[in-house]
Formats: sequence, C-alpha cells, structure tokens
Amino acid sequence: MWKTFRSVAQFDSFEFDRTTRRLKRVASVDDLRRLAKRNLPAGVFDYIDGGAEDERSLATNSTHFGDLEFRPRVMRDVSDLDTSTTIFGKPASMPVVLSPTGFTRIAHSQGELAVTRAAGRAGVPWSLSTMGTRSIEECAAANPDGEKWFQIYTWKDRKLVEDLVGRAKEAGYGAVWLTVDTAVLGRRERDVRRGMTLPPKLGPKTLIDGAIHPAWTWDFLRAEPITFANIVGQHAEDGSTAITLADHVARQFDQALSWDDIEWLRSFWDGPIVLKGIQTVADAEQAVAMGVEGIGLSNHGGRQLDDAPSPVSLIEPVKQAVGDQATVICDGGIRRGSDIVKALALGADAVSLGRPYFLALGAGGEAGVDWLLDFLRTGLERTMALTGCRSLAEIDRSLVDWKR
Ligand SMILES: Cc1cc2nc3c(=O)[nH]c(=O)nc-3n(C[C@H](O)[C@H](O)[C@H](O)COP(=O)(O)O)c2cc1C
Ligand SMILES: CCCCC(=O)C(=O)O
Repeated sequence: MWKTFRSVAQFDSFEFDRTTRRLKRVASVDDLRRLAKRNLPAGVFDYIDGGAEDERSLATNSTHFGDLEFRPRVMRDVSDLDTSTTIFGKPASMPVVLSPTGFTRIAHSQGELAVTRAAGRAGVPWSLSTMGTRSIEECAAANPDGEKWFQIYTWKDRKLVEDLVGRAKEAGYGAVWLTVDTAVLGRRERDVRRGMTLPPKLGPKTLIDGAIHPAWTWDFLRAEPITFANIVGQHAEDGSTAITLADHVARQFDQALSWDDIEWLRSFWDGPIVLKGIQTVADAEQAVAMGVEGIGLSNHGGRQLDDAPSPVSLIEPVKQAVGDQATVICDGGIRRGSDIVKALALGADAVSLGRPYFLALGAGGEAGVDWLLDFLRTGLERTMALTGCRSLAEIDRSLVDWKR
C-alpha cells in the first residue's frame, strides 16, 4: 500500500504510470467521476461535483436526456462520418464547447492550461472564467491556435470587467459569455457543511483530507499558490478574513445587472456575446430582440436555482421561438456523445459542459481531459452511425421523441 520513493522524479513517474493504468480502465464519465473522487480531497470534490439545495436540477439536467428515445434510421451508408461544424463562423471538430469553470487549479496544478491545451488538440472551443486560476494571456499562449472564449461575471467595479474583456480581446479570445444566473450565489449545501471559505481555513479535517490524498497534496504544495489569476489585487480578496463564496459574491458582484447592460458590454466588445443562464423562452426572445448572438441554455449545472428547468427541456421551445436568429447552446448534463446528438436533434447548435472536464482533470490531469474529449467524439460518431446520420446537418427533430 505505502511505497517509499528515493526522488521526486521517481514519485512523478510512479504517479504517471498509475494514472495511465487507471485511465485505461475508465469507461464512462461516471467512472471518471469515481476516479476523481478517489484522488481529490473530499472538500475539493464536493465543490466541483455539488449543486444547489436538494440538487434536483443537478440530477434532472442529465436524467432528462434519458427521457428521450431515438428513432434511428438504418441502411444509410454511414461509412464516412463528419462531426465538424462552425460556431460563430469558426470551425470546430465537433459541436462541443468547454464551459467556464472557476478555481480550475484545485483539481490539478496545471488547471486551465491543461484544459485549454487538450481543447486545442481536440479542435473545440474552450472558455476561461473570470474566476479562473490561470491568466488570460498564459492560457492564450498555451493554446495559441485554438478557439478561446472568455466568461464574465458583472463585478460592481465595471472598469475591472472592461479591462478584463479588453485583455481577452487583445489575447485573441473570440466570444464572451455573460453569465446572467448569478445575481447571488446558489446555496451549495455540501460547501456549507464543509465550511468552505476563501481563502480556505486549514483545520484538522482539511489536514487529514490532504494527508489521505498525497498525490493531490504534493501537486498542490509544489505549485505556486492558487489565485484568481486575472483579478489579483483587484477585489479578488476581501482582506485576510476567510469569508464564504456566497459572501464574496454578495460583496463583489453587481446585483443591478439588467438588460441595459448588453449595450454597455457592446460598447467595449464587438465580438459574439452568449448569455449564459437563459432559462425561459421569454428571456431567449428578449436576448435575440437585443441582438445577442448566442443563447446559453443553462442553470449553471444545477448550482444556482434548484428546480430551475433542465437545459435539454428548453431547447425545442427556445429554438421554435428564436429560429436562426441566435446560436443555441445547451449547457449542462451532457455526459455522452448520445446526449450531444439528442440536443442537436431538438434544435441546439452546440452543447457545452463543465463538470466532466473538471473531474477528468482531477481523475487524470491533462490526459484525463484528452480521454474525455476522445470519449465524446467517439460517442458522437457511434451514435451518428447507429442512427443513420452522416453529418450534423442530418440530425433533425425526427431522430428523437420524448418517452413520456
Ligand atoms: C466547479 C464549477 C465551477 C464553475 N464556475 C463557473 C464560472 O466561473 N462561471 C460560469 O459562468 N459558470 C461556472 N460554472 C458552470 C459551468 O460553466 C456550466 O454551466 C456547468 O458546469 C454545466 O453543467 P455540467 O457540469 O453538468 O456540464 C461552474 C461549474 C462548476 C461545476
Ligand atoms: C462565484 C462563483 C464561482 C464559480 C462558479 O461559478 C461556481 O462555483 O459555480
């Protein structure tokens, strides 16, 4: 069980071999999640994996995909499949976007750098969160040719947001997600139970948690300290007292965010805007009326308002209302290639996902994220072959039906 190591290099090589062996036995996103749970301190795993309140939206985001049944067509010569598409005019190898996640370095010290490199290799857009733990510029340098999007929360300090977006533009990011579902933080009860704070408080429980996850702890201790890389020194910290994430949001985020702010964002950003957190047809209609290019159907992965509708249940009514006036992205609950096909059949232009890659990073570092993107691509191809679709254009509404 316990092994002694004579050098850091020996430990690293043991860890590398162990990760490779374990990833070979991973068969699904659920397996990746179990592996991440084994590798990560419980508080870290729960922050990533958890949802708001009773976690019903977290559950239904993915279980609602199981309420759809295929109407597969056969004998269609599927020997040559094409999963490629364009999103906001830029080519993507498949209709998948990696959603922004804050604190990504808590799963692995490479954090966003590992994720963006893997996304670049896979040819899919990747997003950096305002609460990211690697800088806008270093992520751009890590994935210079890949498509990169930047996500903003609206800080009370609007100048801070303008500067961040200016930096993202300068660094070549191609779209902005404006997150609109976080006026206040959802009540994440796993984090409440664990007493999660910023900065984290070190007590006996956290120390024991670290000690029983030595590979994670070693990776954490030898890397430079985790910070909100893009906003250090600018309201990122609330002084030395540890406060909850909810208090941090209440102090820093602007609860006055309103539709008028689209114009404000347009005044310093001329690329596509995706509203992230649209949860009704009415708001989708308002978004297109205001000229927004992208609609992110999302309940923040079930982390904000519990009992908010699942994104998959919104695709069809929203698509019917907005037609081709905006790119519709289904964000949340995607766990397989077949989920991608179902979302597209209902009318989504692309899907995006958060936990699967965050947990993949915790399960196997950068190789874990490569594994996930390959799993999604092969799953997409397999589902297309089994349903008789040779290209994404052939995936239409006749391909699925609600079971109920
Ligand atoms: C750990 C974690 C951190 C997140 N951080 C952000 C963030 O900083 N900004 C944001 O707009 N959304 C954030 N999200 C939400 C994701 O962008 C995305 O909407 C959600 O993960 C999709 O659901 P899925 O995890 O089922 O794929 C976060 C989600 C998770 C799980
Ligand atoms: C202020 C929120 C931090 C990151 C986030 O969006 C999340 O944990 O869901």
